[in-house]
Amino acid sequence: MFFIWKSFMVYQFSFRYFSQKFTNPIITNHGVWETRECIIIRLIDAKNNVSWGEISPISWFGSETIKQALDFCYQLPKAITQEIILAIPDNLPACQFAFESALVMEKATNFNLTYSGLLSAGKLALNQWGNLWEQGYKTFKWKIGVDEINQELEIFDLLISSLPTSAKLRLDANGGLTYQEAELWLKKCDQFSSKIEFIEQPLPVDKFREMQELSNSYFTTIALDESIANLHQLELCFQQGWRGIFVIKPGIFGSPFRLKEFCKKHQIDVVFSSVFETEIGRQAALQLAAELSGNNRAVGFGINHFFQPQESNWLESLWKTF
Ligand SMILES: O=C(O)CCC(=O)C1=CC=C[C@@H](O)[C@@H]1C(=O)O
Ligand SMILES: [Mg+2]
Repeated sequence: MFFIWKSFMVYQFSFRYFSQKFTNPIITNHGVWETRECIIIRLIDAKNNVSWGEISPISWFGSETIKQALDFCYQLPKAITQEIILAIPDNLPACQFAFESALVMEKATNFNLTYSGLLSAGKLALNQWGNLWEQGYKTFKWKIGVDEINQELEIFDLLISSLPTSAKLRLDANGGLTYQEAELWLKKCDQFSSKIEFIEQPLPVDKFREMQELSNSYFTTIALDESIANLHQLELCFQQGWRGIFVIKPGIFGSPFRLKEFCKKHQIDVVFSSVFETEIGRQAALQLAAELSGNNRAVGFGINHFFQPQESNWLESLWKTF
């Protein structure tokens, strides 16, 4: 219904490239991520209402690259319609998210959500969780599949024994484990089932059947992330019978409208996850999470100061640059 009455509207379109260096590089099995590149888009309607969107791709998760997103923005006319927005192809999911979110941007900022704090890979995590706990975080996510497994299992023993009883720990391997290593982790986690919420993407995307096998062999829940990075992959895994946890990154997933349709049609156990976006993409993603997070799982949008704080007028200054 929403998209019918907006179809005749024309928007003045402009965009700016924006990048931020991580205060500490994000180290995962995918590698070392030092700088977050994105594109901020601005739409101004006939009544001079301004709305914003953010294109924050993660190409190693299967989304478009920042160059492909820039090329797409450059070829758009200065005046665009909702028709053009709804015709953004599925191979540009981060663009679909940004433009559609801009059409439905709301002002709400405080969402009734609980947040998960991201811990760095390796032993750094042992010194990070306490400060987050004091800030009120009860759920933490720790990156594994980065260092040698025995080193990580030792750090895990220290971490899990230091976390308070009511804390929840998620492990995220980013597809970096072998089948045998995943079994070692699942056996370990099964010993701490009250604290372990899930293991995220233990195996690579092409090992779907093996992850199904593991999810039927161990108590610890498995969550898919890279395997369901966009709507097409989500539908495929759902049709192939996945009923574990689905980690959805709205920023790279594609059309929010079609995500809402899927989540209303199928009651899936979903965890919403950040793509390390600015406040613009974060607002749009949390709006979706607040609407679709039926199961009260913490959202992976902890404010862990991934970037140096921006000036309050960063957006205004950005629009003065070319
Ligand atoms: O989901 C969270 O808790 C925080 C976001 C997060 O972990 C990630 C965001 C983007 C890419 C990855 O490095 C990582 C992930 O794999 O989930
Ligand atoms: Mg993940």
